[in-house]
Amino acid sequence: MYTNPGTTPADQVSIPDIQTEGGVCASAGFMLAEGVDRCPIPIFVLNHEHSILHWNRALASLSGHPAEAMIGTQLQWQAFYPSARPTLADLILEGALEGDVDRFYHGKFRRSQLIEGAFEAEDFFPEIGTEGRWLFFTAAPLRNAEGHTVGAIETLQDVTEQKRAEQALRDSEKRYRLLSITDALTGLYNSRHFFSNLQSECERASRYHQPLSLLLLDADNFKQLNDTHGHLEGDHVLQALARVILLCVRSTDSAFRYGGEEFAVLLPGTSLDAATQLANRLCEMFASTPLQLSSSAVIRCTVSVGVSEYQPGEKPSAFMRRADEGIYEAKRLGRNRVVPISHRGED
Ligand SMILES: Nc1nc2c(ncn2[C@@H]2O[C@H](COP(=O)(O)OP(=O)(O)OP(=O)(O)O)[C@@H](O)[C@H]2O)c(=O)[nH]1
Repeated sequence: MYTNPGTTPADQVSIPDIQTEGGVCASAGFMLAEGVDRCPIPIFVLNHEHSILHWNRALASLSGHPAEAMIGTQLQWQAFYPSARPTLADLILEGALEGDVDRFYHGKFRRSQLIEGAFEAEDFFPEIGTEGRWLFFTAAPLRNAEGHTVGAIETLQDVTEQKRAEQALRDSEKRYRLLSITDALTGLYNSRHFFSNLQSECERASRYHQPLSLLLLDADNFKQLNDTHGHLEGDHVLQALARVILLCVRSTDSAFRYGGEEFAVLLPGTSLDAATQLANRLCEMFASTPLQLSSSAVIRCTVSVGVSEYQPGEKPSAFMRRADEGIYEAKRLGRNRVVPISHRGED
């Protein structure tokens, strides 16, 4: 007969011996204990006094705590936590309800779909190994013939590699998404992102009755610059303009390159007047920024800016058209200037 050491006779589970083919009597209990010990899944078993009955080889290897040091003690927490606290198996043994488990494993656990009274959880254990490990662990009650809980079993699986792979996938999806909305030359957002943001910011401004302004910027005499200094130098000037835009806007604003030498800035929570002031600062800063060419020559470039403020309920295209009119007017008036266009009520 196999009896769990450390349990009272009433709690003990008796397992009949087995007659093997060779006529040798093998204890089913012995085989069960051997099965737990050699199981490649880390396992420990507690008796009703929370003392460790089994601490298998896989768990010894995972935790670095040998079975000899653990069996018969109540030090199961030492393998997982820096200070004494219940493990999931301890909570199960105490007949913990969901609220009790939640206190220790908030947002990280759920009831088992397979075994009544069992829970499963996933958590990061910084104490294990040199860098910590992610473990998926389950704990289930062990009951005697009368249905009383006489112990608990906990299994643990190291899911660190899977977690790392999931994180790497999330990171690469994030990088890919960022790339898909970024303009390669300037690092600002691209035109696709501009048009989707324009739509969503207009909806938000309408819903929350918040001001929203738009700057459209067009580099001046850019064809001439390209023709004189070459396309590559033109590209450097566009990069310099992007840097100046980023220096002038706030973290809540978004800057885009939506065409060749055309840029846009969406300014949530900003009135036409405030947006015009910002545009003037930007315009002056760019005009006064010396731009060094690869030939060492230094040039200065300018930009024309149109500004508009969104009218709740109007189409984004109408909002954009006014800023565009501002650019044309700025060009007509001699370039290197900002022209705000107020809503005239015709849209
Ligand atoms: N270097 C460079 N040039 C570009 C890029 N995209 C567009 N351009 C050039 O920008 C120039 C724009 O020329 P136009 O539309 O005639 O305007 P402009 O010469 O700037 O004149 P105004 O807008 O009236 O001041 C064209 O020569 C385009 O080839 C780009 O990514 N890099």
